[in-house]
Amino acid sequence: MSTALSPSDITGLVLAGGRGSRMGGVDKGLQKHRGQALALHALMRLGLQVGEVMINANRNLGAYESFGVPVWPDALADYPGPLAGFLAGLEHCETPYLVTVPCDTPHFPLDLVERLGQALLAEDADVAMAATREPGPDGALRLQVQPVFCLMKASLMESLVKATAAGERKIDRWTAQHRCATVVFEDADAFFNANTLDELQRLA
Ligand SMILES: Nc1nc2c(ncn2[C@@H]2O[C@H](COP(=O)(O)OP(=O)(O)OP(=O)(O)O)[C@@H](O)[C@H]2O)c(=O)[nH]1
Ligand SMILES: [Mg+2]
Repeated sequence: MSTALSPSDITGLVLAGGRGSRMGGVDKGLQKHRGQALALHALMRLGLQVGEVMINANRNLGAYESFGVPVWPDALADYPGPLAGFLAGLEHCETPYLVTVPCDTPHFPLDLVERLGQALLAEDADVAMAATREPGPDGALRLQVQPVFCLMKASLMESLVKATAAGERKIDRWTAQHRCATVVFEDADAFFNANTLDELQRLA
């Protein structure tokens, strides 16, 4: 049995459809890091790991289109959250698998998709999500799921259409309806994301 997914069977989606409210309402994916838009960093890093890439954005679509890949806005109105981005991705995904990354985490692991794919196959799962170990209030490390780093079977679209139509907005409550694998990445710093302008400056 195969132990790895073929990158050509996977479409990568950069989630850049949020409000960016903690950053003052700016379009977070277009904020610069090392002279380049955050979403472009994510797009290039993801492009190394999959066959196709696309972007989910809701504002400044022309700016995202200039990156040279398809750009899909949410079909659901009023910024209902990242699940709306998953849905936009699944609706336009022409490969058997979709993997998502957020636009604000430019140093995510280069083996992200490979490891998620291995776990999905090994555990015969429908979804695989990343997780890190983070210190809790008592200082002890605990598992923190990173649900926006999510590999899923494209066949889950119908399930997501139903869940979002029923008002579901939480990624983990939707994924919990399916067979779900979790992959722990020891380098938690690779998942450092910029929610505020201060954090954007702290991205090394
Ligand atoms: N398509 C879509 N993506 C979203 C939506 N809300 C958040 N996201 C994406 O989900 C990821 C994680 O969200 P956050 O870090 O909370 O980003 P955000 O919602 O823009 O920022 P805040 O408004 O400060 O919470 C980011 O990649 C966002 O672009 C939404 O309503 N639609
Ligand atoms: Mg948010």
